[in-house]
Amino acid sequence: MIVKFCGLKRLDDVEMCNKLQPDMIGLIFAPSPRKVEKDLAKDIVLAKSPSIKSVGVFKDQNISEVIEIATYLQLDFVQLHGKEDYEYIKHLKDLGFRVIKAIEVERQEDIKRAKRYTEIADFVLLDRPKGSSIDITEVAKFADFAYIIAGGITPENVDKYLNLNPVGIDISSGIETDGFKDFAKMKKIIDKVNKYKVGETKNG
Ligand SMILES: O=C(O)c1ccccc1NCC(=O)[C@H](O)[C@H](O)COP(=O)(O)O
Repeated sequence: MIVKFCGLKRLDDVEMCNKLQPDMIGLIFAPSPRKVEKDLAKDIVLAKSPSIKSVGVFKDQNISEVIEIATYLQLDFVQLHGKEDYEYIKHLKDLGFRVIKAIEVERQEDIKRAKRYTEIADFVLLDRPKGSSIDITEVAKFADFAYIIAGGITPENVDKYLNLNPVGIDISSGIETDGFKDFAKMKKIIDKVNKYKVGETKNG
């Protein structure tokens, strides 16, 4: 089970992650209150434990900007949240970048569209549209392929997402208090995932 904590914007955030050891951390380069400048992002990447993978999050940006930032920061993955098509992703893959393609899903038909990206992306991430309050687990349950799930995950409801048996979970606002990453909330997620993993092993 991959755990990704997204939207880090302070060196304090990465120190908390080094203690908790999520599998991935996400840095946002798309327009967002969580957007980080390249130089701060560099400091965060340099400060992270080597075991944690770095992910740059982009949305409909010029591909040359994605390549420039990913190369400068030596990012482990780029995560694409916009209308980036097959050719865009193929170009990044041909250059050696690993890609997480995020697809906003609201209804069962969107799952079909998301599945097509499993052919080219390293991971498909099912997310709910920003501002939506749908229960994405009710849509993701129709997916018959490996996916990371995001959208509304909190320490209180994470079990519902884990029960879908995704390859990973991605959390941003649910591990924040007043707009900043919160160690106690992040720890609750890690503890619940560890418990889930123990249950998985016991049940074969
Ligand atoms: O977080 C943003 O502001 C953002 C802006 C533009 C593109 C992607 C963005 N976020 C990606 C993520 O943080 C997560 O992949 C996902 O949407 C989870 O969000 P949340 O429901 O807050 O856990």
